[in-house]
Amino acid sequence: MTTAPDAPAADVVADDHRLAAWLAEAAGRRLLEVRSEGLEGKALKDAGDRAAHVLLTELLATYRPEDAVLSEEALENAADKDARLRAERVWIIDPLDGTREFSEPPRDDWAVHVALWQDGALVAGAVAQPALGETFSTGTPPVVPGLGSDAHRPGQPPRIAVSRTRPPAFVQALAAELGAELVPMGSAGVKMMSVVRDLADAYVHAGGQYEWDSAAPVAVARAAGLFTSRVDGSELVYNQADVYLPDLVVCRPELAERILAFIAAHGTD
Ligand SMILES: Nc1ncnc2c1ncn2[C@@H]1O[C@H](COP(=O)(O)O)[C@@H](OP(=O)(O)O)[C@H]1O
Ligand SMILES: [Mg+2]
Repeated sequence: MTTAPDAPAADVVADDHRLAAWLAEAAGRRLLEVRSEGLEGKALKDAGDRAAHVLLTELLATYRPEDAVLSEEALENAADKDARLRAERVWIIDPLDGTREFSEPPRDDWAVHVALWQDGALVAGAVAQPALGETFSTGTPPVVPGLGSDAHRPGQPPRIAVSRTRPPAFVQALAAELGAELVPMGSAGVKMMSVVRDLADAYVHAGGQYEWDSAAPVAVARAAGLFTSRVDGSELVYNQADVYLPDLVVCRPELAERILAFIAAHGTD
C-alpha cells in the first residue's frame, strides 16, 4: 500500500526552492514506505529506485509540466536528450542516491536529490535524508558551524568524507598530506551534506559519477557558502550532452587551496 502525497500548498508550488524540498520529502516518505515492506537486497534496491523515480516524474509532470527532467532512473532517448538540451529549465534528479545503503536498514546514509538547472546554472536544490528526518535546501540555506573562522576545531585533524565501499586511492594520499582522517559513508549527497553538517570538512571524489549524483547537493553546498569545483579547479557545469561528471571537490573554503594544490601536483590516479 502506498500513500499519495497531499497536494502542496499554493505558496510551495509558486517557489522553486520550496517545491524542490517538498518533492524530495515526498519521495523520501515513499522510500520509507518501500523500506517497510519486508523486501531485501536487490529487490529492495530496485523497488526503491523505481518507486521514487515514478513518484518524482509524476509530481514534476503535474507541478512543472513545461520543464524537462534528467533522472538517473530514466533511460534517456535521443528525443529526450534533444528536448533537455534545448530546454530553459531542467530538473536534475537522483530519486535514490546511496541505493546500497538504502537496502541495509537501519542505515541513514541515503538521500533523494532534486535540483533545478535554468539557463546554464543550478538555481535551486534540495537533498532529503529521509531516515534522518532532515532535508537540506537552497530555500533556507543551512548554516555551517564556524564557517570562515580560523578557530574552527583548533588542533583537530580535518575530516574527509569518502565512499564506504570504493574510497579513491588518491584521497588516502591527500589525507596523509593534510594530516586528515577519512570518514567513510554512503551516498554522494550524504557526503556533501556531511560537510554542511560539520561532520566532515571536505568531500573529494574522482573516478566516476553522473550529474544527478552531485547537482542538488552542490546547489545546497554553494547556498551554504561551501567551496565547490571539479578536481582541476574548474567549475562544475550541468545539463551537458554527456552527463558523466566524474570528479568534484566540496569543502570548507579554507581547505580548497591546499586540496587543489595537492591534486594539481599528484593527480587522482
Ligand atoms: N566510480 C563511480 N562510477 C559511477 N558512479 C559512481 C562512482 N562512484 C560513486 N558513484 C555514484 O555516486 C553515488 C555514491 O556512491 P558512494 O557511496 O560509493 O560514494 C552512487 O549513486 P547511486 O547510489 O545513486 O547509484 C554511485 O553510483
Ligand atoms: Mg546517485
